[in-house]
Amino acid sequence: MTPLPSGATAALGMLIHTPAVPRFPCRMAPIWLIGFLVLALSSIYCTVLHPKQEMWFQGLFPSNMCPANASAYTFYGIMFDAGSTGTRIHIYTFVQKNPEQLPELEGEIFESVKPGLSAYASEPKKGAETVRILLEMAKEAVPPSHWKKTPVVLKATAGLRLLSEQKAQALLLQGMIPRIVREVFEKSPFLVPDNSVGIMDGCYEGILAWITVNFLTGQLYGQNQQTVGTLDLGGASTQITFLPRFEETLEQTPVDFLSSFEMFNSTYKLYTHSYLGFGLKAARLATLGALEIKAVDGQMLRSSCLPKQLEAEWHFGGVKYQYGGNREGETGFEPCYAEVVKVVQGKLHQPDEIRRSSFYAFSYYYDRAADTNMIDYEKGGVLEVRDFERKAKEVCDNMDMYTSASPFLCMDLTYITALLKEGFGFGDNTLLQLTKKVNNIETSWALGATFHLLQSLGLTH
Ligand SMILES: O=c1[nH]cnc2c1ncn2[C@@H]1O[C@H](COP(=O)(O)OP(=O)(O)O)[C@@H](O)[C@H]1O
Ligand SMILES: [Ca+2]
Repeated sequence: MTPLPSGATAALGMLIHTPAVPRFPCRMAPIWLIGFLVLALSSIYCTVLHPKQEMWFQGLFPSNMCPANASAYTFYGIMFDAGSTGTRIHIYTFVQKNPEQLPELEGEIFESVKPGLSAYASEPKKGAETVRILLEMAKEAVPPSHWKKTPVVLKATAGLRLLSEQKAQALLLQGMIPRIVREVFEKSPFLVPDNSVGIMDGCYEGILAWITVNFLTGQLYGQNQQTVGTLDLGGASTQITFLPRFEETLEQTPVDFLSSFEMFNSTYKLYTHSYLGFGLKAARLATLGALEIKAVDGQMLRSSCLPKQLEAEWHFGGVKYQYGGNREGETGFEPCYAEVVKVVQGKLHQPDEIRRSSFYAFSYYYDRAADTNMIDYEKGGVLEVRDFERKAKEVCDNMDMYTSASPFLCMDLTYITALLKEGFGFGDNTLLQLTKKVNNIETSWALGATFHLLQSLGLTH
């Protein structure tokens, strides 16, 4: 193909990804025609429309290409989420239209790889290589002129906190993975702040995800703020966060479950807690009894939540587990629920108020609801807590029909049911808004963490 004129390349690159853009039906239009169209549209956009109106071609033009818009300033932030099951990169674009206003979030590029860094306990270099490959994407997404002022940070969550003691010593205390990942960052052209690689304290995970969801749903600014609570279910830990509405909630809550912070000129006192070991995969290990025995090698771990004839191996956090069904005993929802409920019963704080609120739920809540067609995979949906129980019964009592997806499906749905009902104390009819993205931005703590990062570097007001 003929190379495109340089000015048009970026615009056309974006044009390919913009669904509303009409495509030429058969043959490519001549280059001069494309060039002319780009110039015409950009001049209409810059002189007449921007920033008053949204048009289908608005996304084609970086805000700072218009001379009339010279004061608008585009900047970027790169956040790595090193979770227990995978590593993810979030590349955010912000536009500051004038110094008095808050910057606007223009978009996000997101990519993920599996497994997470904790699976590379014995080969940290390979782990760091996954980070390097993801960082290459950022070089494509951020213009070279912005590389030096674009910060890059990696925060590890529960996965690295849960590693067996010996491996955690090697990795964390001697700082193997953090050191090598930091080297990858230093070799990149991006801005590497102090403490650019670290482990995130569990309580921030909940607060930052709450900030993300409430920012994206428009609840952190303007009048009539009605914030929503958030539920995140990771592989190793789970978080619950909400803004208490009743004085009694504040009085009845242990102080270490309450956190105050200031954002966009308001102070919020949040109820938040991260339960380490209560993520979906950690709960599988707890249900199987794997956490109580010293050496799991060679031990067959059995459960009534698994298909009767199943015998298999599972690698998690650098450890190999052998697991299987109850060959001789019972299987199905009832015995499974009895097993799973022991993992949560009496172990979590139950704030009364949440029975009367609705929550946004994401990560594994979303994945398992989508896997079983309770919600649309792309759009998400609204469920009641009892819908998880209904689906768990259906799957566990007909295990042979569902095992092609995952042998753990019955156990996972039963755990989600038990966690919501017996763990947090939600009512059967509590509403859950299952959400993966809001306005095309991932619901994850990463955006909240990026706001915090940019603010601490003085890149925003
Ligand atoms: O930014 C995201 N977008 C989509 N899914 C995510 C994102 N962050 C986490 N998840 C989901 O969270 C679940 C795993 O959680 P994770 O690996 O973060 O465990 P952890 O929080 O216990 O360390 C998976 O279902 C994964 O798809
Ligand atoms: Ca997570």
